[in-house]
Amino acid sequence: MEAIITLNNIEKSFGEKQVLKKLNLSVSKGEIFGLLGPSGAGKTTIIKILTGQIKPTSGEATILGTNTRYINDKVYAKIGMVLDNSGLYSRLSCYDNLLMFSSIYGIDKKKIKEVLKKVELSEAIRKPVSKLSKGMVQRLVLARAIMHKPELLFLDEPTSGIDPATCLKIHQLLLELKESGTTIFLTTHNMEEASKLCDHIALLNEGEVVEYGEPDALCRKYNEDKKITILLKNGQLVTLQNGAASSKQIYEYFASEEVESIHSSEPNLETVFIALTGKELS
Ligand SMILES: Nc1ncnc2c1ncn2[C@@H]1O[C@H](COP(=O)(O)OP(=O)(O)OP(=O)(O)O)[C@@H](O)[C@H]1O
Repeated sequence: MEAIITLNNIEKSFGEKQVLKKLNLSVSKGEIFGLLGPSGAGKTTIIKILTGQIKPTSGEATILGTNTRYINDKVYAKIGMVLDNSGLYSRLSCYDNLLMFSSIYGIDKKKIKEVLKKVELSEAIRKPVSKLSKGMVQRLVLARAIMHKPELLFLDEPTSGIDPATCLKIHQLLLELKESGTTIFLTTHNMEEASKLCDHIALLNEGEVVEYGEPDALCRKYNEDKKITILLKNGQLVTLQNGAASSKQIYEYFASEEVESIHSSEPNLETVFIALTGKELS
């Protein structure tokens, strides 16, 4: 698969503080890639390097075949960004914000209504940004990032602090964008979001990639400690190892009709991260 993003031995220090340590990563064309890590791990720093906002201390990174130290307007025209600083004009309407953006980037203004419909903001088209909810602002930022049909989209915590219904809409949109061929690089604290959306993820801890792979495969890899939880009719919760050693006891609970419900507990990305670092993701 063609690599759209590469990071080769990337290091970044701010003064004495080393934030990224010899990072190597690659993102293939057309995939959704997720960078997961706790606060301060270095996720935003990586996005800033990849989008040319800051330079690495050492190592080389490329996006769309261009070294990120030398990104120019031609490359910017092919990427979209949903970053922390929304950069919207709060007194201007949704339409006028996108109109300004379209005139700067030479985008046909017919696209504005189209993209506002896509993010379900048609009814708010004339509303000033200051009157929008947080979820609506996030959808407007996303609309601005995708209206020029970027080949590569960067999203830094796209659903952080957003209500579940808006999260779902954003997830659907991202999957549609992937279907249409956009490569997506996102950072998140949210492992459910990563499991649902991402083809590959990297777990970042203190500036180092501690694991990389498909979310399901990573969960299976760390699934040595399979457990079965049984809720008995008397309200007692019993946790047993999932294996032959527990079969006699499970049989006895069933034979004496004591079982209310039975579940197997599979590890998720949070438990994978804890197994690797001893820390929680969020
Ligand atoms: N301009 C800067 N000057 C000094 N230190 C910085 C600068 N930018 C980031 N850092 C430090 O680098 C580390 C990584 O920050 P970064 O924002 O990349 O983390 P993050 O994983 O994105 O965290 P969060 O999830 O909280 O956004 C933090 O310790 C932060 O304080």
